[in-house]
Amino acid sequence: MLEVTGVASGYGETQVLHGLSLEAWAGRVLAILGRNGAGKSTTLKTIMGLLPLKSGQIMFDGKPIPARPFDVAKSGIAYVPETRDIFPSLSVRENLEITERRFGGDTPDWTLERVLDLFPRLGERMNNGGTQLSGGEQQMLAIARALLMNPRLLILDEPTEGLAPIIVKMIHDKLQELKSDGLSMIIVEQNFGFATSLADDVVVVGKGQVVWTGSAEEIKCDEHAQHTWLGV
Ligand SMILES: Nc1ncnc2c1ncn2[C@@H]1O[C@H](COP(=O)(O)OP(=O)(O)OP(=O)(O)O)[C@@H](O)[C@H]1O
Repeated sequence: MLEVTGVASGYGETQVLHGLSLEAWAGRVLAILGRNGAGKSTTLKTIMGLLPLKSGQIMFDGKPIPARPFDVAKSGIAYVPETRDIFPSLSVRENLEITERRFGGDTPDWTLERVLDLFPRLGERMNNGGTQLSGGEQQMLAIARALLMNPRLLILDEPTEGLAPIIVKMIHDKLQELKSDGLSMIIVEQNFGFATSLADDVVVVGKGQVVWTGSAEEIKCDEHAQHTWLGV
């Protein structure tokens, strides 16, 4: 469904990705792993059109991906950044309603009611401002907002970062539920156990290139790859 081929990208003069290639398949979860600074977030930002593609190509469902972030989102890819980027001055309700209005369409898969069914905790916090939420609640809101974009592919950058173990488990179960519903996902994650228990497929990024590709089961058994590329 998403084919990234020979991508070079970076920040201004600084090139970070050096011919990176990977593939994400419909109905499956791909985990992108790698050490700090390997280029995982840069890969996601390039897919989303937040960084310019210097060379290579990115195809989504057989077509070149649009260049602008809003058009990428409209094409069916929702992105939950590491920073979560919820609007701090708006309430939970406003954060959700803005996205629902922008992306809802006539017969959306995801409605306000459905995201609140998935995250009942948000229903209790509807009138709270974005900054009054705990880290876990902010992550739930960021995921709920992404779902209201009715994506065919959901991309998450470090969804467990900074969260308490009990919240990590809850987020895991919710993502597992989405996976069981058939939603395709790409997850960048430092938490090896979290990533490999959700993912079907794994790529490991090292110095701006893919250095290992295989299944989640394979990397769980491959101590050499874990040690060499992840420092596990
Ligand atoms: N805004 C920026 N300007 C310049 N260089 C950057 C910027 N953001 C990241 N980099 C550099 O790009 C490289 C890759 O960063 P990236 O955030 O993609 O790594 P990562 O694999 O996601 O790791 P992490 O888990 O630390 O986020 C690093 O060397 C980093 O210093």
